[in-house]
Amino acid sequence: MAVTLNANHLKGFVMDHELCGIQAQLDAAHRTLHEKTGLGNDYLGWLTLPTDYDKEEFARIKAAAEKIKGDSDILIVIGIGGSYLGARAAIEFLKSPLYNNLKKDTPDIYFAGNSISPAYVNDLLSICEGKDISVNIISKSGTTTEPALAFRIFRDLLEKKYGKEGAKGRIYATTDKARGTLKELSDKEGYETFVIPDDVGGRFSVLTAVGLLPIAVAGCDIDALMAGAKEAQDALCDPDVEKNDCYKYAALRNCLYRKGKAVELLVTYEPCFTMMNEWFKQLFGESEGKDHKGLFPASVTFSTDLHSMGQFIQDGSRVLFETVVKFKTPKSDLFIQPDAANFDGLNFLSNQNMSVVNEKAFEGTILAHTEGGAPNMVLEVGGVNEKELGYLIYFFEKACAISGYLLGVNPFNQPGVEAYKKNMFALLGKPGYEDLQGALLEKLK
Ligand SMILES: O=P(O)(O)OC[C@H]1O[C@H](O)[C@H](O)[C@@H](O)[C@@H]1O
Repeated sequence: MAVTLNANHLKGFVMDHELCGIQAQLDAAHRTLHEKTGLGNDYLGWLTLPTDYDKEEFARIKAAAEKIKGDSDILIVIGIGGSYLGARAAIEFLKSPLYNNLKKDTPDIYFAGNSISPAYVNDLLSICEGKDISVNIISKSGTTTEPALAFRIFRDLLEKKYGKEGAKGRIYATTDKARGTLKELSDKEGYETFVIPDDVGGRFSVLTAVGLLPIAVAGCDIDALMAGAKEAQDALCDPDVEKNDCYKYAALRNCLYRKGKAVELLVTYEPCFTMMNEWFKQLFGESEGKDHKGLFPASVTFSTDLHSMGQFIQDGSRVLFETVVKFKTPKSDLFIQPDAANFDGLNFLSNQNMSVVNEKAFEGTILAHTEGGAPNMVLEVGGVNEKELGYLIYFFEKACAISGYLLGVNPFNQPGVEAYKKNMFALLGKPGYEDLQGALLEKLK
């Protein structure tokens, strides 16, 4: 099994009979999901994506990735939320958070359209000077403000640099198959397009063209990624909590939530996983956080954050539990040499691999935190590679859907996200929002 749940450190926090107690609800959540009878059942395409994905498009994704590798120094990936986090997370995890600075024969990849910061865009524009560029604009709705605005800027850059015809061969649009401004524009301009299936929501879309094209451009093996996800699809179907670690994870986090642990901290000891933490936060946060319910998903990277958030986790409000994602085999290792003078007194660390030190930090921390009243569980992952990542992505997606149904919410919508957008549009004077604008300006006085 690619992801194994170790619940040994939950002793004293969750009793064995609690898992038996929640089994009936788990059975119901499982049926609701697989029989497609629950809230949001229009958005279950991700459930069978690892076997059902469009093979013809998959081949086009690979071909486009090869073209981009051949003709571009830089790929700008424009998107936000589910149209951004998965690709970045996978690339940082599989390659490195320092990917752009590595010696490599694949293009640098920069992400844009995930904020409204002019300084960020200016920096990126200056990085692009004198370089050959391609752009992958990703937006399911095709109308999200942040990516649309960034696309306007980078499309203009490409058209000025290569002419309209040249730009056409360097712009790839990943969007809805039929609807939205982006689809219309792409058809009009003749951009190559990739589809985000109707029944796959943004935060569940990393294994569609949304994630696959940028991930392939970075030189990652997308066949292995899909194969790992398929393994999870096949393996995680038994509703028995004792036979399905994905469901056990969903059940345990729900048990903890019901006893007042309202914050889940996803913990990693690998900086390359930090963006996966961000992906996880959108997945669970947008899926569960509604109807005034839900666990608040947070994250930390250790040991970095042990020096900033460690105090709170050890000793602050007892509202949180930790889920540690732990890799059995590190991506690479480093032997610590002894030093004859031993001025720094660090010879006790020497003559061993650095991963051993990281491992002891993990063991010491889990003992300290559980002792301090923060429950911990560990998701053990084999290693850092495409197959394990595919499995882990599917594991989290399914755990998230089951968690949502256990909580009694629709895990596949995000109505709350519209509130800020409405206000922002009104304040910016978007046509149609005139009435609201007056009311808001009054409140801002
Ligand atoms: O892909 P898009 O339609 O541009 O959406 C991008 C993101 O923005 C929205 O506001 C939603 O909250 C997210 O669920 C979505 O992933």
